[in-house]
Amino acid sequence: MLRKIANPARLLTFQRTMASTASTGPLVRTELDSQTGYATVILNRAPVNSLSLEFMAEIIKTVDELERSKIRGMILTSPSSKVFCAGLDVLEMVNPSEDRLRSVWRNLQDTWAKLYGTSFPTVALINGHAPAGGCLLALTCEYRIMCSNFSIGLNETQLGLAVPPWLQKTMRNTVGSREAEIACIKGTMFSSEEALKIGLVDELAADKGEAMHKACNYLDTFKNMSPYARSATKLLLRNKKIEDMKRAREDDIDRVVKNVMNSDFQAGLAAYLQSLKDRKK
Ligand SMILES: CCCCCCCC/C=C\CC(=O)SCCNC(=O)CCNC(=O)[C@H](O)C(C)(C)COP(=O)(O)OP(=O)(O)OC[C@H]1O[C@@H](n2cnc3c(N)ncnc32)[C@H](O)[C@@H]1OP(=O)(O)O
Repeated sequence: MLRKIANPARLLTFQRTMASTASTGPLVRTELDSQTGYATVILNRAPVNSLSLEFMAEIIKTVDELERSKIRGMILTSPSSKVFCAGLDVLEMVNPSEDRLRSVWRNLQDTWAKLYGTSFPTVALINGHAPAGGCLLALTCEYRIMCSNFSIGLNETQLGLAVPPWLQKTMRNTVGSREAEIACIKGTMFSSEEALKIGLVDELAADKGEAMHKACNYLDTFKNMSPYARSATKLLLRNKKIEDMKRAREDDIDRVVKNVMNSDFQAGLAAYLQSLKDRKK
């Protein structure tokens, strides 16, 4: 359910009340500037915005609502000062039930498809690290602005996961075939500056304020353009890729189940989780 709260500073804040909401508030917050029609979508799953099944379902619902609200643009960001999105919640992969794992993967596919195929323009304001699924979210957007001193990339192979074909394609479209091939196979994480150099992001910003300013500038470039022509062209460019993913989605899910249920993968994942904990010591 969507709740509208009028704000004196002409900002309408939409907040969703959710059954699965953690104590930190709704998993996804949306702030709509009623003057520009730009919505800022704030991913809000502390501490690192890792993508659980329920979180992805909320992202999908949010985008559906924004489509119905006929917004003029979306800025996707995080409230954290360090992490944009840490990717898939790795706990979803620890000895999962097959049913849940299939649902997780289906939601990840749908999150990608929903964000990739929006009719409105989208900007990722990457104000923190964006590994794996975090990079995926950024890649779905049309334009990426990244704050300095963070890292981004598809590091799946480092975790023992294969990068699915539709995600490889999105990476290839963004940085070119050669760069994408090497980056996906190696699981390279790029610094903000390296990401700019290879075209994984479009602009850098010193801080979130500057990034927000640049994001609005990008969206402003469409101010005087027919929304129909803009979105029709985008969808003509992107729809085939979404249809390709949907056609092959069951094979994709079967491959993931085989990958994740494998005992070698589970042993590697346990070691990876331990390494995340050890880094703190
Ligand atoms: C089900 C189908 C699978 C098929 C996969 C195909 C491929 C498709 C796409 C996506 C796959 C993925 O996204 S896999 C996930 C990859 N993510 C990572 O490798 C990120 C790991 N995390 C980090 O590198 C760091 O945490 C960080 C750089 C993101 C942030 O560092 P920071 O120092 O700020 O924070 P901490 O490391 O202390 O983390 C805080 C807290 O969060 C836990 N954490 C971190 N990342 C995740 C995560 N992805 N999922 C769940 N939990 C995560 C971390 O362990 C800490 O927990 P504790 O405080 O309890 O120790």
